Amino acid sequence: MAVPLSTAQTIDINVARASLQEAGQDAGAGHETRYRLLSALQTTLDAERLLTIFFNEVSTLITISGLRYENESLNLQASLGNTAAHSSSYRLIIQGDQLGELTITRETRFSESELHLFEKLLGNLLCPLRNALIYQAALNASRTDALTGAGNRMALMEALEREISLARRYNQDLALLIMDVDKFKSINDEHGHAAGDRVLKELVRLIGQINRNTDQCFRYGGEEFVVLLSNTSRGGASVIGERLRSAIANMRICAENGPLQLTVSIGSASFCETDTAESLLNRADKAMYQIKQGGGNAIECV
Ligand SMILES: Nc1nc2c(ncn2[C@@H]2O[C@H](COP(=O)(O)OP(=O)(O)OP(=O)(O)O)[C@@H](O)[C@H]2O)c(=O)[nH]1
Repeated sequence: MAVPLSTAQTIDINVARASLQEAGQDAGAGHETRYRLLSALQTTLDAERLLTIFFNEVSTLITISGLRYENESLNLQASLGNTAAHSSSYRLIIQGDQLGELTITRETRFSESELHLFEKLLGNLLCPLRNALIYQAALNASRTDALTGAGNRMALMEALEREISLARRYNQDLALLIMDVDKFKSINDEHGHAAGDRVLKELVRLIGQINRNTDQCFRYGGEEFVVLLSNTSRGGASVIGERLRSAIANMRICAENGPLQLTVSIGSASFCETDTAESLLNRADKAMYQIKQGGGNAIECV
C-alpha cells in the first residue's frame, strides 16, 4: 500500500541529531546495531549501496519485508526485498534539501515502538544519503552537456562501450546515428548566437520526444549529435533516422527575425563483430559527410 505524500511522515535533521546523541547515551536494545550502522554508512557514496546497508542492518532489529526509495529530481529508484500489504512512508528532508521518499513494507502492521525505533535509525541515514546524492548529482553533471541537457562526449563513450559489450554478449543488434545541423553557422549569423543555442536545445528535446529515450542522445561536438539505438537493426535505424530527419525539417523555432527552420544530415552505422566504438563512430561520420556533400537533409545508412 502506497502512503500518499500528504500523509507521509517527514524526517528532518533534528531527528538525525537526536538519533546521533541517543546512539551515544542509549545502551538499550539496538545500541550495537546503531553503532555498526553509523560506521557502515560512512563507507560508501553510492546511494543504492547505502540503502542496502541500511535495510540489512535495520532488518536485524525490525522485521521488514521490503524497502523502496525514490528521488524524482535525480531519477533514482531503489527497491529492496518484497513489497507487502502494510507500509510506512517518509519524506526525507535535511535543512530544506529534499532527499526523496522512503517506504518500508511488511505483511503485518508496524507497532508504534517499531516505528519509533525505525525513525531513530532513519535519522542516521540522512547525512550519508545527502552526501551520496550530492556526489551523484556531480557525477551526472560531469556527463551532461550544460546547454542542451544531452549526454556529453564522455557519457557517449561510456554508453557506447557498454552497448557494444551487450551487443557482443547477447548477439544483439546495435546502431547509431550521427546527426549534424546543416549550415548552422548561417543560423547563428542570421538569427544570433542565442537563437542558435535555442535551436540546439529544441533539437535535443525533439530527439527525446521521438526516440523516447533521452539518455541515449549525446552532444558529440558543436552542432553534432549522436543517437544510440540499442537492439536496433540497420532497417530500424533507417526508419528512426528518417523519422527524426523529417520531424526536424518540419520544426519551426521562434526567432526575432521570424520563424526559423533547419535541416540535418544523418549518417547511420550498424554494429558488426569487428567494430570498436571508434570504428562505428567513424563509419557513421563518413556516411554523414557523404550526405553533407550531397547538400544535406537526408540519411545514409552503412
Ligand atoms: N549558438 C551556438 N553555436 C555553436 C555552438 N557550438 C558551435 N557553434 C557554431 O556552429 C557553427 C558550425 O559551423 P560549421 O562547422 O561551419 O558548420 P555548418 O555551418 O553547420 O556547415 P555544414 O555542417 O557544412 O552544414 C560555428 O559557427 C560554431 O560557432 C553552440 O553551443 N551554440
